[in-house]
Amino acid sequence: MTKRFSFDLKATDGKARTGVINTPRGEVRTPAFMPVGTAATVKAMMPESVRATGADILLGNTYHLMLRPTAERIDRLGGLHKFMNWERPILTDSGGFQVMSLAGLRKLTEKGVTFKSHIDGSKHELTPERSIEIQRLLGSDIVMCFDECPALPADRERIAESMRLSMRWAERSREAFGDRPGHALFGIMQGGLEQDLREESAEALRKIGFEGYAVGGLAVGEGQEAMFGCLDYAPDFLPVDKPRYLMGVGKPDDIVGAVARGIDMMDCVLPSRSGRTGQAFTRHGVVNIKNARHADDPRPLDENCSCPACSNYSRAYLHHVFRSNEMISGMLLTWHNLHYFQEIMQGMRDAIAAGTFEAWQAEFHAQRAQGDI
Ligand SMILES: CCNc1nc2cc3[nH]c(NC)nc3cc2c(=O)[nH]1
Repeated sequence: MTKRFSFDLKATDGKARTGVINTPRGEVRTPAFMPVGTAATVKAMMPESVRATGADILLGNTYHLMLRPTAERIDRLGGLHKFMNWERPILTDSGGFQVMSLAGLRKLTEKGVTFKSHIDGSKHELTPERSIEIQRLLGSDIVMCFDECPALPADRERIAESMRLSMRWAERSREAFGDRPGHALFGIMQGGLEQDLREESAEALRKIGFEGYAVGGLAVGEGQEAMFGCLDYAPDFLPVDKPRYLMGVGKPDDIVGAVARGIDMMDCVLPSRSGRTGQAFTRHGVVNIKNARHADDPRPLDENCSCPACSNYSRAYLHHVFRSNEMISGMLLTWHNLHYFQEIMQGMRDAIAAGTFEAWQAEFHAQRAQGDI
């Protein structure tokens, strides 16, 4: 890995930014949406199909991969890129968030978290040091600090305590990461919806110094208004010349609103997970393809979409394969949703570069106002 990791800011329009993250495994155009490849696969998608949707980077989950097949086995087999046949950049999360939402019998101390696997009940421990080691074994291009994301609602004292623990863990994560040219370690800002705690967290992270910064602790049930309220100030506490990554977001209008507030990268299971349940995101709104009204509809899902589902199949067909639980159902709708999410990202990148982001946003919202689709 001789080439460096760097971020080139190309243009801004208001608080929105567009640029390129340069990595030895390829470029990531920002604003970027990262499909989630939880257990070394973006469910229902071949890697080449994920690329065909326009994705430059995907996300892998430390929690899942450490349990099965284990990071050591993936390392022995040549790393996650080779293992899952995705040679472009991969960002891995650090596992803490999923331990709290998936694992059993969790015990959190200053050292880290011990827990029981949701798969076979075996006991495991995650610390900043172990999380960074797992992500190194996976061969991740962008590594995330090990942090704690407090469940909301939580009182201010709990939020402050949790944030300060995460800042101590950020220090240990940086220490454990060492010197890995071409690879990046991202810090994660915490602080709930408290502006002063968010600023304290950002200052702590800047002092340590990271190649990128995530805004954590959001999209955990606070709702879009509160999330946007926090995003109206939180990104401004972060270095302007480094990528800003909002974790776990989101619906199309969440994504647009986050980019308008200065966010450069996002990830969310929504397009893939909902694609498997028959929920299609289109420029005119959401279509539940299992609804009986589609049974005889010869039209495509979205006549303006160029994805395989919209180019070659009718709503009636999609309705049929979902109703009969055929594997192709999840494949086609996941592909469509990921294609549509990447189309939104490309539209924003072009609009910000052209200085027309305001108009693009107006059109984006106007299209969605239409009635039944
Ligand atoms: C990298 C692991 N750490 C970490 N992951 C997160 C994942 C999230 N996913 C969502 N909504 C779906 N909010 C999140 C917050 C965090 C967060 O604060 N920290």
